[in-house]
Amino acid sequence: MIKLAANLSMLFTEHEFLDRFSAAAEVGFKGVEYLFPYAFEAQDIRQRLDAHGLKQVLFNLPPGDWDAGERGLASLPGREQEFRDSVEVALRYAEALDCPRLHAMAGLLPEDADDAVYRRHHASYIDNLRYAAEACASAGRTLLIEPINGRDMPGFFLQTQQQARDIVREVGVDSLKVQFDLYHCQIVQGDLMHEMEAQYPQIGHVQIAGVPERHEPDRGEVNYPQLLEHLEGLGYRGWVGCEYRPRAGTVAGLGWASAYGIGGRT
Ligand SMILES: O=C(O)C(=O)[C@H](O)CO
Ligand SMILES: [Mg+2]
Repeated sequence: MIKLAANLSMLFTEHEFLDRFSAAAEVGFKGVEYLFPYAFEAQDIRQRLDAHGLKQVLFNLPPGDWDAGERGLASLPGREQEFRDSVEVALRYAEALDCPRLHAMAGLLPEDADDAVYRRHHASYIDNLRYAAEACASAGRTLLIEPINGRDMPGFFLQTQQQARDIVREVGVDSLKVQFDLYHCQIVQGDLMHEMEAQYPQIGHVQIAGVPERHEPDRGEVNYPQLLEHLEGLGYRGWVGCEYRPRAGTVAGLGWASAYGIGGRT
């Protein structure tokens, strides 16, 4: 059966961050993901994971100055040392949290970027990802890149699934995979079933949300039951992150997830 993970940056925000772990476990989640652990001591998070029998399935590398609008460092020319430092920090947390996957956000292109600027970002991205994927491989972890739609994140460097596949191939390190977020894919290009098949060998993690509002995946233009069945049929046994903003309360909105063993209090 498809294994759902709770994204604690979006679900259970009725609670303080460290209290979201117990809330997720209480309704049956066995895995959690979120954007960043860095505002907390790793051992405090580890204590919550262990206390509630949860696995940490994913978090992101430090993204640069998030509050100032930065959305990752991986493609930013001139920020290579900062990127390498961010890999080291993330790997330390990953070890403490026993987390097998790390997502390196690509970062933004400047508004007036021409081809030459794009090529510089591309070159930095490839070098940085090679460095980070090798570091992750040595630590027994997988590095992920995720295409994100330009409506939610204007200027994001990595937007299409094909671009992600090409980059994974160009980097050429087995520990680099794609974080396939069906919400972003639908907004950027649609054709989800086909993209899932084309992407399948490179998929390292999956995320879902209703389109277009990024609420529960039970309404809107995407047929998730069918897509998740197809994913399972392809052989996917990894996690599917529930990365959506509940319409009216996290637990109240979990009816759709009962088909996957999540819902009523356990
Ligand atoms: O926004 C998303 O879809 C993500 O998965 C990221 O990790 C975040 O920025
Ligand atoms: Mg996502």
